Amino acid sequence: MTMNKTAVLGAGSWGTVLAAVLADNGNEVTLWARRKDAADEINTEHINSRYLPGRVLPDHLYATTDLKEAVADKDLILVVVPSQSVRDVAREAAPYIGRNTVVVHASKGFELSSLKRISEVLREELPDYLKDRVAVLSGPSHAEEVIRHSPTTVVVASEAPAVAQAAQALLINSYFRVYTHPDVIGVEIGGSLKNIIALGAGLSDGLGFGDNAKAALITRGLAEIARLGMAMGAKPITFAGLSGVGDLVVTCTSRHSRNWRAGHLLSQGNSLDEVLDQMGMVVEGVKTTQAAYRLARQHGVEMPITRELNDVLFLGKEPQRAVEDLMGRGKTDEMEEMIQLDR
Ligand SMILES: NC(=O)C1=CN([C@@H]2O[C@H](COP(=O)(O)OP(=O)(O)OC[C@H]3O[C@@H](n4cnc5c(N)ncnc54)[C@H](OP(=O)(O)O)[C@@H]3O)[C@@H](O)[C@H]2O)C=CC1
Ligand SMILES: O=C(CO)COP(=O)(O)O
Repeated sequence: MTMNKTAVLGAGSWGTVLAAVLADNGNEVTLWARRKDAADEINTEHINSRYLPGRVLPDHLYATTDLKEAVADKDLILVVVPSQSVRDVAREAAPYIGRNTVVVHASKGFELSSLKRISEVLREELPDYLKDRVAVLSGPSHAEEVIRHSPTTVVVASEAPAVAQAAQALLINSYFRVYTHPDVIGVEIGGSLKNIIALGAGLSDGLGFGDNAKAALITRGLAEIARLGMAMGAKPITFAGLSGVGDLVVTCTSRHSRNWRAGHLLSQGNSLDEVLDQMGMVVEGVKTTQAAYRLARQHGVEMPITRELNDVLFLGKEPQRAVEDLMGRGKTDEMEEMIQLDR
């Protein structure tokens, strides 16, 4: 059997775990870390103490800080840096990526300065011959659980079925089930916007609201995610799948979620800066709230939860007031406000 050559860009929680999945599957894996101490620790001790404390990584997982070495001559490259860093990393890597490589990103967010989806950012930065070889991996998948081989399901979406299938073949195994998916826009939007609702769920839990409130946030959150998604060209059915409701549920209910934890810390009276300092890992939902708030205005879409969260995060609105305003909205019909399935 020929060994496939793969690379993962970004040695945080998710990049390291996806690299471990690829290594478990018998692929040759190069993990690009921007810090030398992180790469050295992975190569010599087979651990990533900052992002995955207590976990031992496969010993044939090789880390480097040399981006050219990481991406040259690979069958598959996974881009797993925070959304705001994808453009810079892709731009630097682009000249060294071969024609036959499949490039999959697993970042959940939008580029705030341009309001672009991450696959759009990649397409702008990669050479023309790679533009049809881009895909997105998303779904309910906390790194902390995948590293201990807890059963996990995700999707890989690409407009080109063969590209999604190529990535699926290298990533799928007995604990990591990968489905292909045709709707890149829907998968990217579901994976990004659920982080806003997870921040809200953390706030709600921290304020002592109960399970009714959380179910309301998840359900009405899904309605506004789907509304913006459809306005941006997503297929409505995608939001009923793993990258939609699946990821929304896990992020709003899991103790592993950084977005949920950040919302919870906010509810205890910490400022946004204090919360982000304490987290020490990326909390994508913060910039995604700003991006979605702007996108909603651009597309003329009602997103009440996103609007209130934007006011809490950036305008100093009291969370309790935001809840009162959500509950006190004018009378509406649930179905009228839901997605229009015939669109
Ligand atoms: N964690 C999870 O369970 C999941 C995460 N995701 C998504 O994956 C993406 C990455 O998240 P995750 O791995 O969790 O994040 P972490 O915060 O755990 O790690 C971020 C990683 O990105 C690196 N990084 C930060 N800024 C830059 C930059 N400008 N250039 C290069 N590298 C940079 C960090 O390096 P350094 O250590 O040097 O700062 C670190 O290795 C996010 O979009 C997230 O939403 C998706 C599914 C699951
Ligand atoms: O996307 C994730 C799980 O699918 C990770 O969510 P957090 O970034 O909130 O930890």
